Amino acid sequence: MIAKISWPNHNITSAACRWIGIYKDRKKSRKMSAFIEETKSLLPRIAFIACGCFSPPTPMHLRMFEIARDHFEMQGTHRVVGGIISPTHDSYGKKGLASSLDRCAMVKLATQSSNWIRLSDWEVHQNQWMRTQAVLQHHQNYINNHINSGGPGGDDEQDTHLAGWLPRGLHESRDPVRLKLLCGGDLLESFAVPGLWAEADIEDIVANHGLVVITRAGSNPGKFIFDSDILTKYQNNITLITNWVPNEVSSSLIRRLLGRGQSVKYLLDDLVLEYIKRQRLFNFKSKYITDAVRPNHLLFNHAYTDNNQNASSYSVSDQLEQDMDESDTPSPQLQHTATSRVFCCGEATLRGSKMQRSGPGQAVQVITMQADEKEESQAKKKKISQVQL
Ligand SMILES: Nc1ncnc2c1ncn2[C@@H]1O[C@H](COP(=O)(O)OP(=O)(O)OP(=O)(O)O)[C@@H](O)[C@H]1O
Ligand SMILES: NC(=O)c1ccc[n+]([C@@H]2O[C@H](COP(=O)(O)O)[C@@H](O)[C@H]2O)c1
Repeated sequence: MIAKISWPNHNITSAACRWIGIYKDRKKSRKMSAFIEETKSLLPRIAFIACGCFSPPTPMHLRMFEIARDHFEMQGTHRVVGGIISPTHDSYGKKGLASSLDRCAMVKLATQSSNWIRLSDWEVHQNQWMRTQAVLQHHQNYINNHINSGGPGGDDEQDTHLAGWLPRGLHESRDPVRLKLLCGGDLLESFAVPGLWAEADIEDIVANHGLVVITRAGSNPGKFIFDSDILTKYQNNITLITNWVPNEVSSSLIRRLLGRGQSVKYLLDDLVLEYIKRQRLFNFKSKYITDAVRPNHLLFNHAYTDNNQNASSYSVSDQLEQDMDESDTPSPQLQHTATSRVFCCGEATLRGSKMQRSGPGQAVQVITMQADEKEESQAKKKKISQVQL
């Protein structure tokens, strides 16, 4: 009797072949993605810095970074290694500017969900407002020094002395990183406001750093560049990016809505909104907060605005760092405590406080009596004049 040899069933054979095919394909695609990664790592490295008030930071401020990174990645021309948000100094004095401490805290909260956009508080720590060119130069120099100071393989994450805004992994190579100014079309157009920008600064920014401009309703950056000789001369260094998903949310819009007591939910990061509420920023109540009645934890900022008169009596950076940490996780310390000196009409009167009411419809300014007489007299000196509602 002839034994019947039974071959593996046809389906099994073809399945095996398919698996081998898939295995080969995977190997190929792994090789391919390794190749793409390698090619990417050869691209020139860039980082973005956005200068502004961020009072408060909006989702569009962060979208600018994402839009810009997408653009360069899709063009395949550069590798984006980091994003920096640099709030302007308190003495910039723009209407609606919250204290730098609050603006930095809000930026920190807003960037919590990003793994590449970071806050730089260097600008707010200076003795005075800094021109944007100087801000760019400082950050560029810091990056250059950092790259030149260590060989590839240096462990940035372990280095606690590094500025918090510094993009990580810069030591992967010795290739330079060019820091570009990231802005909206309106900021570009402010170059034409007489006396606002020095021509030499504009030239330095476009010639030596580079500008990345995101379109914004109400501005026409393409035409603006065409109309300017300097910008046209250096237009190779200007990247104009159309934002196809525009969102006209702005800090001033947020402030206006809050001032009217209207909702800004879904227009702002929830953490930022929570902070605004907690610190009573921008709403009608906060209108009556002056330096004199500022909570203790904001005192470092007081020293700034007083031209650093008191700055030497305590460490500004220590204080900021401490407050920044507080902002990361809501802390009862940020709530008004018994020592808080801020409250306003409609609120329960705190113990030991004095109310000054002069008539219906008028704002009430309340100053909590201080144990310390000296502090009280300072507070009184700066007391808010009555405001007609
Ligand atoms: N909706 C937006 N689209 C494009 N760019 C924006 C938008 N909002 C802000 N920017 C850009 O963000 C940067 C920081 O701006 P800034 O903090 O002054 O914000 P802002 O919302 O324009 O403030 P404000 O409303 O107080 O004038 C600027 O370069 C500005 O052009
Ligand atoms: N000459 C300058 O360098 C110059 C002039 C005006 C504004 N800025 C900067 O532009 C940013 C945005 O300012 P605005 O919110 O006023 O548009 C801020 O960071 C501010 O410091 C720089």
